Amino acid sequence: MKASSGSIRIAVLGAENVGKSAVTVRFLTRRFIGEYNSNTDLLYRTRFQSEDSSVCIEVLDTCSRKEFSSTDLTPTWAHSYVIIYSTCDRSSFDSARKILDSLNKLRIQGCAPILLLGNKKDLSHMREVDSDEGDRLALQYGCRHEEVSAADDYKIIRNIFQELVADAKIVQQQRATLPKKRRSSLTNVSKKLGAVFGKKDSLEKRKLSCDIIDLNTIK
Ligand SMILES: Nc1nc2c(ncn2[C@@H]2O[C@H](COP(=O)(O)OP(=O)(O)OP(=O)(O)O)[C@@H](O)[C@H]2O)c(=O)[nH]1
Repeated sequence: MKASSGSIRIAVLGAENVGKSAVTVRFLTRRFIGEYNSNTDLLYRTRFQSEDSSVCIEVLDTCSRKEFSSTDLTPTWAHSYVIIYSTCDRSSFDSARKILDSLNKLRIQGCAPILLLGNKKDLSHMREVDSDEGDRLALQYGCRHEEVSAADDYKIIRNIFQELVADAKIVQQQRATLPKKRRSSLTNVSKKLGAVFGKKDSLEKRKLSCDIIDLNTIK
Protein backbone atom coordinates (compact mmCIF):
# COMPACT_ATOMS: atom_id res chain seq x y z
CA MET A 1 0.00 0.00 0.00
CA LYS A 2 1.67 3.14 -1.17
CA ALA A 3 0.86 6.47 0.39
CA SER A 4 1.04 9.62 -1.62
CA SER A 5 3.83 11.78 -0.30
CA GLY A 6 2.99 14.67 1.96
CA SER A 7 -0.38 13.26 3.03
CA ILE A 8 -1.55 12.97 6.59
CA ARG A 9 -2.53 9.36 7.07
CA ILE A 10 -5.21 8.39 9.58
CA ALA A 11 -5.99 4.81 10.55
CA VAL A 12 -9.48 4.11 11.91
CA LEU A 13 -9.45 1.06 14.15
CA GLY A 14 -11.90 -0.67 16.44
CA ALA A 15 -14.06 -3.72 17.03
CA GLU A 16 -16.79 -4.95 14.73
CA ASN A 17 -19.93 -2.88 14.24
CA VAL A 18 -18.82 0.16 16.25
CA GLY A 19 -19.35 2.55 13.34
CA LYS A 20 -15.86 2.89 11.83
CA SER A 21 -17.29 3.26 8.33
CA ALA A 22 -20.19 5.45 9.50
CA VAL A 23 -17.82 7.90 11.25
CA THR A 24 -15.33 7.90 8.36
CA VAL A 25 -17.97 8.47 5.70
CA ARG A 26 -19.70 11.12 7.83
CA PHE A 27 -16.44 13.02 8.16
CA LEU A 28 -15.48 12.75 4.50
CA THR A 29 -18.85 13.20 2.79
CA ARG A 30 -21.16 14.72 5.44
CA ARG A 31 -23.51 11.80 4.91
CA PHE A 32 -24.67 9.12 7.30
CA ILE A 33 -24.97 5.80 5.57
CA GLY A 34 -27.07 3.46 7.69
CA GLU A 35 -25.94 0.15 6.26
CA TYR A 36 -22.40 0.04 5.10
CA ASN A 37 -21.44 -3.32 3.71
CA SER A 38 -17.78 -3.85 3.02
CA ASN A 39 -15.56 -6.85 3.48
CA THR A 40 -12.37 -5.07 2.71
CA ASP A 41 -10.34 -2.19 4.07
CA LEU A 42 -11.02 1.07 2.30
CA LEU A 43 -8.51 3.81 1.80
CA TYR A 44 -10.01 7.23 1.14
CA ARG A 45 -7.92 10.00 -0.36
CA THR A 46 -9.04 13.57 -0.37
CA ARG A 47 -7.94 17.16 0.08
CA PHE A 48 -9.05 18.54 3.40
CA GLN A 49 -9.67 22.23 3.87
CA SER A 50 -9.00 23.32 7.41
CA GLU A 51 -9.25 26.88 8.74
CA ASP A 52 -6.19 28.39 7.08
CA SER A 53 -4.76 25.69 4.86
CA SER A 54 -5.50 22.69 2.75
CA VAL A 55 -3.89 19.31 3.28
CA CYS A 56 -4.03 15.92 1.56
CA ILE A 57 -5.35 13.24 3.84
CA GLU A 58 -5.69 9.50 3.57
CA VAL A 59 -8.13 7.73 5.85
CA LEU A 60 -7.91 3.97 6.20
CA ASP A 61 -11.25 2.52 7.27
CA THR A 62 -10.29 -0.93 8.48
CA CYS A 63 -12.66 -3.82 8.19
CA SER A 64 -12.93 -5.94 11.30
CA ARG A 65 -14.56 -8.89 9.51
CA LYS A 66 -11.67 -9.62 7.22
CA GLU A 67 -9.39 -12.46 8.28
CA PHE A 68 -6.22 -10.52 7.64
CA SER A 69 -6.64 -6.81 7.85
CA SER A 70 -4.54 -3.90 6.75
CA THR A 71 -4.78 -2.98 10.42
CA ASP A 72 -1.69 -5.13 10.72
CA LEU A 73 0.15 -2.66 8.58
CA THR A 74 -1.07 0.59 10.05
CA PRO A 75 1.66 0.88 12.69
CA THR A 76 4.19 1.51 9.97
CA TRP A 77 1.77 3.52 7.88
CA ALA A 78 -0.31 5.87 10.02
CA HIS A 79 0.44 9.39 11.23
CA SER A 80 -2.51 9.30 13.58
CA TYR A 81 -5.07 6.87 14.96
CA VAL A 82 -8.78 6.99 15.67
CA ILE A 83 -9.77 4.12 17.92
CA ILE A 84 -13.52 3.72 17.93
CA TYR A 85 -15.75 1.89 20.37
CA SER A 86 -19.50 1.89 20.74
CA THR A 87 -20.89 3.50 23.89
CA CYS A 88 -23.52 0.74 23.87
CA ASP A 89 -21.11 -2.17 23.58
CA ARG A 90 -18.89 -2.91 26.55
CA SER A 91 -16.80 -5.49 24.69
CA SER A 92 -15.89 -2.91 22.03
CA PHE A 93 -14.55 -0.67 24.82
CA ASP A 94 -12.39 -3.59 25.99
CA SER A 95 -11.12 -3.99 22.42
CA ALA A 96 -10.26 -0.29 22.29
CA ARG A 97 -8.30 -0.70 25.52
CA LYS A 98 -6.32 -3.57 23.96
CA ILE A 99 -5.46 -1.49 20.90
CA LEU A 100 -4.37 1.42 23.12
CA ASP A 101 -2.29 -0.95 25.16
CA SER A 102 -0.49 -2.28 22.08
CA LEU A 103 0.27 1.24 20.88
CA ASN A 104 1.37 2.26 24.35
CA LYS A 105 3.83 -0.61 24.69
CA LEU A 106 5.78 0.83 21.81
CA ARG A 107 5.40 4.44 22.92
CA ILE A 108 3.62 5.50 19.77
CA GLN A 109 1.96 8.44 21.60
CA GLY A 110 4.82 10.83 20.93
CA CYS A 111 5.02 9.78 17.28
CA ALA A 112 1.37 9.93 16.27
CA PRO A 113 -1.67 11.54 17.89
CA ILE A 114 -4.31 9.09 19.09
CA LEU A 115 -8.01 9.75 19.54
CA LEU A 116 -10.29 7.45 21.53
CA LEU A 117 -13.77 7.93 20.09
CA GLY A 118 -16.99 6.64 21.61
CA ASN A 119 -19.66 6.37 18.91
CA LYS A 120 -23.47 5.83 18.95
CA LYS A 121 -24.00 8.46 21.63
CA ASP A 122 -27.55 8.90 20.33
CA LEU A 123 -28.50 5.46 21.67
CA SER A 124 -28.51 6.72 25.26
CA HIS A 125 -31.08 4.15 26.43
CA MET A 126 -28.64 1.38 25.42
CA ARG A 127 -25.52 2.90 26.93
CA GLU A 128 -23.09 0.43 28.49
CA VAL A 129 -19.97 2.61 28.80
CA ASP A 130 -20.05 5.86 30.78
CA SER A 131 -18.38 8.92 29.40
CA ASP A 132 -16.17 9.08 32.53
CA GLU A 133 -14.78 5.63 31.76
CA GLY A 134 -13.69 6.83 28.33
CA ASP A 135 -12.10 9.92 29.91
CA ARG A 136 -10.21 7.78 32.40
CA LEU A 137 -8.98 5.33 29.77
CA ALA A 138 -7.77 8.19 27.58
CA LEU A 139 -6.01 9.80 30.55
CA GLN A 140 -4.31 6.51 31.33
CA TYR A 141 -2.92 6.29 27.79
CA GLY A 142 -2.26 9.99 27.27
CA CYS A 143 -4.67 10.50 24.40
CA ARG A 144 -7.85 12.47 23.72
CA HIS A 145 -11.33 11.13 24.27
CA GLU A 146 -14.55 12.29 22.62
CA GLU A 147 -18.04 10.92 22.22
CA VAL A 148 -20.08 11.35 19.03
CA SER A 149 -23.00 10.02 17.10
CA ALA A 150 -22.23 9.35 13.46
CA ALA A 151 -26.00 9.28 12.98
CA ASP A 152 -26.55 12.80 14.36
CA ASP A 153 -23.30 14.76 14.29
CA TYR A 154 -21.46 16.13 11.33
CA LYS A 155 -19.89 19.35 12.62
CA ILE A 156 -18.59 17.78 15.81
CA ILE A 157 -17.00 14.90 13.89
CA ARG A 158 -15.48 17.27 11.37
CA ASN A 159 -14.02 19.47 14.13
CA ILE A 160 -12.57 16.46 15.93
CA PHE A 161 -10.87 15.20 12.77
CA GLN A 162 -9.72 18.71 11.93
CA GLU A 163 -7.90 18.94 15.26
CA LEU A 164 -6.43 15.48 14.78
CA VAL A 165 -5.10 16.40 11.34
CA ALA A 166 -3.62 19.61 12.75
CA ASP A 167 -1.91 17.68 15.56
CA ALA A 168 -0.59 15.04 13.15
CA LYS A 169 0.73 17.78 10.88
CA ILE A 170 2.66 19.34 13.77
CA VAL A 171 4.18 15.97 14.71
CA GLN A 172 5.19 15.35 11.08
CA GLN A 173 6.78 18.79 10.84
CA GLN A 174 8.67 18.21 14.08
CA ARG A 175 9.87 14.85 12.78
CA ALA A 176 11.09 16.42 9.56
CA THR A 177 13.29 18.83 11.53
CA LEU A 178 14.75 16.17 13.83
CA PRO A 179 18.40 15.22 13.41
CA LYS A 180 18.83 12.11 11.24
CA LYS A 181 19.86 9.90 14.17
CA ARG A 182 16.71 10.64 16.15
CA ARG A 183 14.57 10.13 13.06
CA SER A 184 15.98 6.67 12.50
CA SER A 185 15.24 5.70 16.10
CA LEU A 186 11.59 6.59 15.40
CA THR A 187 11.71 4.37 12.34
CA ASN A 188 12.85 1.56 14.62
CA VAL A 189 9.82 2.14 16.83
CA SER A 190 7.74 1.88 13.71
CA LYS A 191 9.36 -1.43 12.79
CA LYS A 192 8.79 -2.80 16.27
CA LEU A 193 5.13 -1.85 16.01
CA GLY A 194 4.92 -3.84 12.82
CA ALA A 195 6.30 -6.83 14.68
CA VAL A 196 3.75 -6.53 17.48
CA PHE A 197 0.73 -6.06 15.23
CA GLY A 198 1.87 -8.34 12.49
CA LYS A 199 1.57 -12.05 11.96
CA LYS A 200 4.49 -14.44 11.77
CA ASP A 201 4.64 -14.08 8.01
CA SER A 202 6.55 -11.07 6.87
CA LEU A 203 4.04 -8.30 6.34
CA GLU A 204 5.92 -7.02 3.36
CA LYS A 205 5.58 -10.38 1.61
CA ARG A 206 1.83 -10.43 1.90
CA LYS A 207 -0.33 -8.74 -0.66
CA LEU A 208 -2.98 -6.60 0.98
CA SER A 209 -6.29 -5.99 -0.65
CA CYS A 210 -7.29 -2.46 0.06
CA ASP A 211 -9.75 -0.65 -2.16
CA ILE A 212 -8.88 2.98 -2.79
CA ILE A 213 -11.50 5.69 -3.16
CA ASP A 214 -10.14 9.00 -4.38
CA LEU A 215 -12.71 11.61 -3.41
CA ASN A 216 -10.79 14.27 -5.32
CA THR A 217 -11.93 12.64 -8.56
CA ILE A 218 -15.53 12.25 -7.40
CA LYS A 219 -16.25 15.71 -5.98
N1 LIG B 1 -27.79 4.66 16.13
C1 LIG B 1 -26.57 4.70 15.57
N2 LIG B 1 -26.19 3.72 14.75
C2 LIG B 1 -24.94 3.80 14.20
C3 LIG B 1 -24.08 4.88 14.45
N3 LIG B 1 -22.92 4.66 13.77
C4 LIG B 1 -23.10 3.51 13.11
N4 LIG B 1 -24.31 2.98 13.37
C5 LIG B 1 -24.84 1.72 12.88
O1 LIG B 1 -24.01 0.66 13.36
C6 LIG B 1 -23.88 -0.37 12.40
C7 LIG B 1 -22.39 -0.61 12.09
O2 LIG B 1 -21.85 0.55 11.46
P1 LIG B 1 -20.55 0.45 10.55
O3 LIG B 1 -20.16 1.82 10.19
O4 LIG B 1 -20.78 -0.53 9.45
O5 LIG B 1 -19.54 -0.20 11.60
P2 LIG B 1 -18.05 -0.75 11.33
O6 LIG B 1 -17.30 -0.60 12.60
O7 LIG B 1 -17.48 -0.08 10.13
O8 LIG B 1 -18.36 -2.26 11.03
P3 LIG B 1 -17.36 -3.42 10.52
O9 LIG B 1 -15.99 -2.88 10.24
O10 LIG B 1 -18.02 -3.94 9.30
O11 LIG B 1 -17.36 -4.38 11.64
C8 LIG B 1 -24.70 0.09 11.17
O12 LIG B 1 -25.96 -0.51 11.24
C9 LIG B 1 -24.82 1.60 11.37
O13 LIG B 1 -26.00 2.12 10.80
C10 LIG B 1 -24.54 5.92 15.33
O14 LIG B 1 -23.83 6.90 15.63
N5 LIG B 1 -25.78 5.77 15.85
